[in-house]
Amino acid sequence: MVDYTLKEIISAKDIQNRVKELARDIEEDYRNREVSEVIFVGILKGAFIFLADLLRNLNLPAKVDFMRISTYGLNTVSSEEIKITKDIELDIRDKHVLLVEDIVDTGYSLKWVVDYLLTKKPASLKVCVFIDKKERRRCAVEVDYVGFTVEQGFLVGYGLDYSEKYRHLPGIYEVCFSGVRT
Ligand SMILES: O=P(O)(O)OC[C@H]1O[C@H](OP(=O)(O)OP(=O)(O)O)[C@H](O)[C@@H]1O
Ligand code: HPA
Ligand SMILES: [Mg+2]
Repeated sequence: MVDYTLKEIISAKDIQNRVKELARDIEEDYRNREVSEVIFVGILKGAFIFLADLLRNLNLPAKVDFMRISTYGLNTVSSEEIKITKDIELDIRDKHVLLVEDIVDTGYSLKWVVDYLLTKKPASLKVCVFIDKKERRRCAVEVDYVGFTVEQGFLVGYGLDYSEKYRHLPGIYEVCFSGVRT
């Protein structure tokens, strides 16, 4: 049995305010570059809520696609071995792509997806992550837009799960383990 409690670290209101700011930054950057259309690629499942909120705050011609890779599964530890379980369906060659992730932790997933999408030769590829978590970073990844920076802790809510639970929570919570983990 795993004993734990959830402690709120980012409120739903703070998230909504930050998402609006991020959307404004993204809009301004692409407008300044005179980009007429952006393809948003969300990484399932975690990014589904962030991507939906981001898009609804943006006034920019956008298309949406999703990709799913297998890494964490039901665990809190990354497997390092990554496979595509659902590929994107749009052709991104010569298109401007914004990759949207819920969290960068070790960095393995993001690095792998960036390298993969670059093989499809987009006109540009930028990265937007909701949470940049520093503690377990193992590989360097360049991120263009960051919602919040967090030092440590296993986080849930706003798309993030622990064993598929808590994705629906509107805030971000740290999982505080108290008992013996078996
Ligand atoms: O930086 P990393 O250490 O690679 O971790 C980040 C990745 O791990 C989580 O995905 P997960 O495999 O849990 O899939 P999910 O989004 O379906 O929960 C998260 O959504 C990121 O994609
Ligand atoms: O802190 C986290 N929470 C949920 N999923 C994750 N995947 C990597 N890090 C995390
Ligand atoms: Mg997960």
